[in-house]
Amino acid sequence: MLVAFSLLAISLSFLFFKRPPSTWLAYLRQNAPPPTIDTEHKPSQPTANREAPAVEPSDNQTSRRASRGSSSEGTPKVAPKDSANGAVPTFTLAAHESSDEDDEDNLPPPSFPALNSAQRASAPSPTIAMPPPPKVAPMAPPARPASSLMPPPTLKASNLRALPTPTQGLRVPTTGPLPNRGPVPNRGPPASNGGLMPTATVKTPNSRGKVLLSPGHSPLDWANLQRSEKNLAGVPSLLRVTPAMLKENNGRKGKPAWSSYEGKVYNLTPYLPFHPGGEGELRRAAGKDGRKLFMEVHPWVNWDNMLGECLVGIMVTEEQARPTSTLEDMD
Ligand code: HEM
Repeated sequence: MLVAFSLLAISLSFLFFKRPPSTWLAYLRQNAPPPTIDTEHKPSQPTANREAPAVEPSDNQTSRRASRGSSSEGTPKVAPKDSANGAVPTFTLAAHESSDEDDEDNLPPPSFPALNSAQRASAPSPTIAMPPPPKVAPMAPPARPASSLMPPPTLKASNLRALPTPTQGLRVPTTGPLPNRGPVPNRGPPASNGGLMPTATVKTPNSRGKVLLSPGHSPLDWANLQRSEKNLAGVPSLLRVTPAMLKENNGRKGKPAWSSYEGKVYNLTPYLPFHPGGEGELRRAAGKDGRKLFMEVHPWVNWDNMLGECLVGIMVTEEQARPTSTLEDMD
């Protein structure tokens, strides 16, 4: 139906316009039926020999058919028409189409990637040499402003600081104690030895008050000594220690150095040569409650672990330590 209508429209257009508008031709190109290939058809054969269509084709239509039918034998040619006979000048779209198709078939395969593709643009091309970059002229140093707002700095003798003389600024390093490396402040001189044990530590003042322990008195040596079966407490069994007893065992005059810590009494005497802070520091806690001094210096140290084998007993009051004579006193 559409084809019949279009053919009718083209015939009318030839009557009125001598040639159809180009939009009609495009329409016809889209809706034209597929060409029937007649192998026996020769281009020179007259169109009258062909089977008559249902609708009487115009001259143009006939030429189109002829062109399409001969596409298998070569490029179709426009059938020449005699304009003197009053015939409409003919043109064929089929000739263009068939020639285009043939040309496309004969074309070499498209190059990949495409010539104007991004792949080709990014890929290094060994044949196409990049032109050398244009030489950039070196930048000239910035020109000094003709009239500077800031006046040039003037060098006054008063602005110059005197260079340190060798006696003032540059000191010859000494071999003596360095600053801030002296003994721990507010600690006072070390207490007397008391004659209990020989001094095993050597005083080497440093910022933390540590001392150089004598050989065989390292923390590891102390740990080994604690693991041994030696009686480090110095008592046959745990005692009830009164404040008077604690005060009496202060490490002097041949007596052991006891110190209390949270209600428990320890014998510091065997630990004296192992104390990293020195014997003198440790003796300051002898004969009294040493918790406050201890926590001031090294709260991170575990007292119980360090002196577990040196436990003497527990602190009791004088009342609690008095032996009971009668059952009434015990109540
Ligand atoms: C009574 C039980 C005590 C034990 C078990 C003990 C243990 C220790 C230990 C393990 C260290 C080495 C800490 C470290 O390397 O971090 C140390 C260092 C030291 N201790 Fe003691 N100490 C005791 C009491 C005292 C007391 C009563 C004083 C002072 C009054 C003292 C003063 C020092 C000092 C000055 C150091 C060196 C500085 C430092 O390591 O922080 N210690 N002590």
